Amino acid sequence: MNTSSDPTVQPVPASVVEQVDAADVTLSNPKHAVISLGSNLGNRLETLQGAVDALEDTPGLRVKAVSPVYETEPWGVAPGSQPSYFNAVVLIKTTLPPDSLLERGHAIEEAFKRVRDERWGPRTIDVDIVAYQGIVSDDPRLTLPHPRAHERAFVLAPWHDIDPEAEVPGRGAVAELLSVVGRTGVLPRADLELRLPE
Ligand SMILES: Nc1ncnc2c1ncn2[C@@H]1O[C@H](COP(=O)(O)OP(=O)(O)OP(=O)(O)O)[C@@H](O)[C@H]1O
Ligand SMILES: Nc1nc2c(c(=O)[nH]1)N=C(CO)CN2
Repeated sequence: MNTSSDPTVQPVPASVVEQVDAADVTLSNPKHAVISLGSNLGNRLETLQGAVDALEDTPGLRVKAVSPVYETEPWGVAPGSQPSYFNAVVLIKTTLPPDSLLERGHAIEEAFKRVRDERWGPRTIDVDIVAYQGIVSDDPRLTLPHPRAHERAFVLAPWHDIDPEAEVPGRGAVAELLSVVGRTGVLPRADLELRLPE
C-alpha cells in the first residue's frame, strides 16, 4: 500500500507487510509457532521434558500442546552411525518475535550442554523452529518454515498427531507431506510421555 504522496516512494510489497504484521507480536496478540525437539545423547526423555519445561518457563511463551514421543533413526547420516533420537513437536503461543524465540532455543540447547562439533552430529538436545505463524523467510539465521521440516517424518509425524490440519507454510498440508515422506524409521513410543506443564 502506498500512502506517500511522493511518486518516487515505492510501495512495500504486500508479502513483506503481511510478514511484518505476523511478526509484529504484542502482548495482546500472541502468535502461534511450532517447535521440533530432538535428543540422541544422554537421558533423552528427561532432556526433552526439561526442554518443554524450559519453554513453558519462558516469559511471553506458553506451551499449548506436546506431541507423543517418537524413537527415530538419525536423519541425514548413515544408518546406525549414531544413537537413535527421541523426537517430539511442541505447539506454542508466544509474544516473542521470531529472532527472540530462536535465541531462547539456543539458550535451552546451551543449558542442556549441546556440543556443536559436526553437522547433524549427535546432540543432547536440538531445538528447531519449524514454523512461526505463516512466515516464509530465507534468512539463513532463521529460515522459516524450517528448510527441511517438510522432508522429515520425525517432524511431520508428531506434528500431525497434535494438529492433523496443520500446514507447512508454502509447502502444503502436513498430512500430505507425511504421506509422501512415509513413516519409515519413525516409531511412536506410546510407553513414553512428555508432560504438558501445568
Ligand atoms: N528454523 C530454524 N530453526 C533453528 N535454527 C535455524 C533455523 N533456521 C536457521 N537456523 C540456524 O541454523 C543454525 C544451525 O542450527 P543447528 O546447528 O541446530 O542445525 P541442525 O539442527 O543440526 O541441522 P538442521 O538445520 O538440518 O536441523 C542455527 O544456529 C540457526 O541460526
Ligand atoms: N532422527 C533424527 N535425525 C536428525 C535430527 C533429529 O532430531 N532426529 N536432527 C538433525 C538436525 O536437526 C539431524 N538428524
